[in-house]
Amino acid sequence: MIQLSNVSKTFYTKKGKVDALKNVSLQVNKGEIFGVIGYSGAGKSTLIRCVNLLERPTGGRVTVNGVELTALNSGKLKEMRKKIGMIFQGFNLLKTATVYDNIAIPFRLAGVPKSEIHKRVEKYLAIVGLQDRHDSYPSQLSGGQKQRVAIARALALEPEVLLSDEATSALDPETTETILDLLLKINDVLGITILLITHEMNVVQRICDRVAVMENGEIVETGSLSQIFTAPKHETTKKFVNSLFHQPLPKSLVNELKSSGPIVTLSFTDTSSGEPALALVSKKFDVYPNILSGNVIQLKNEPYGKLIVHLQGNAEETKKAVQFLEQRGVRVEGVNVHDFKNQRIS
Ligand SMILES: Nc1ncnc2c1ncn2[C@@H]1O[C@H](COP(=O)(O)OP(=O)(O)OP(=O)(O)O)[C@@H](O)[C@H]1O
Repeated sequence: MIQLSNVSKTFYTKKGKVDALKNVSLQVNKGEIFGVIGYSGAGKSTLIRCVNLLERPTGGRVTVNGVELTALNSGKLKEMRKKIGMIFQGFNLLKTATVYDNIAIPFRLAGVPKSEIHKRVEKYLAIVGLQDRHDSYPSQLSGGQKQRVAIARALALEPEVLLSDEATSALDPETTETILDLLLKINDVLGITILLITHEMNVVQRICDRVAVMENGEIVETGSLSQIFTAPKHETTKKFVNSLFHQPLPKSLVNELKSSGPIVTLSFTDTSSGEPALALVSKKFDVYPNILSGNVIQLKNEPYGKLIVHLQGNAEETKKAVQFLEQRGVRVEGVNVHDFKNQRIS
């Protein structure tokens, strides 16, 4: 549905040139919710603005629904943009217009008949749950309600793709949840493909099917939500995943415990494989697993858990316990088999 092929974008500033995107290639499939996550300055905004050519790439091709946007003249591009809705962190509503007019004005400018405009405004205000706020002005709405109006305005164009530029970053956690639920509904009920950028891993965790991680103008890792959580490869991806979990253990505790067995991180997507497997470990081997910290979160379609566990026992037994856990689909990290040999276990 969206394809970026070797897209680059260079800005020339007084201080010199900035390569905001460096040969970025990305494929978003029809019907999916695709998230691009990265820290500030990674190039996310530039990337999403290149999709509808709000920002024209310096090099490469952008194709949406089979049409190469980078090859279109401005008239045709204007037509294609109607199929690409966009929502923003700051909502971008007209302050002096009512909710109704914020949605209706683009249609009036395009000469759409009044009755058709009315039908669309009604339909999409109902979808976002604001059918009773026609006459309100943006200043009379909460942040979440403003974003709902912005979403209704984007949907009223009946786009095939919705671009979301940090749409929940200005909202409190509870309101964020309701907007994420709305995006899920839009994707599910209307079948709209969503490409979103965010710096918040909880957004990715809740609604994305696939994820790309950006750093320094490049995509450093791409994968399904499950791959990104269970087997992150790049350091930045690991940091984002860990941001949803525990704080590091106190050094003094680590030093105290490591003499009597390794401290490992266990991760699993099937909750039946986490704690029950640990119970079996203590039965089958001469190892006493002690959970130091743990958390289970809900990914879009499955639970995902992470536990930090001290495996108290001798080297031979803890090695067997680790193998047993891995055989049961539990990912075990932070343990180096060679370390076992040198460990003096009490
Ligand atoms: N119009 C511009 N002129 C010059 N440099 C720009 C422009 N827009 C972005 N940049 C630079 O490009 C790089 C990527 O910026 P971009 O806004 O795309 O990152 P981001 O990941 O969206 O970060 P943030 O979340 O802070 O917005 C940064 O170094 C930024 O300073």
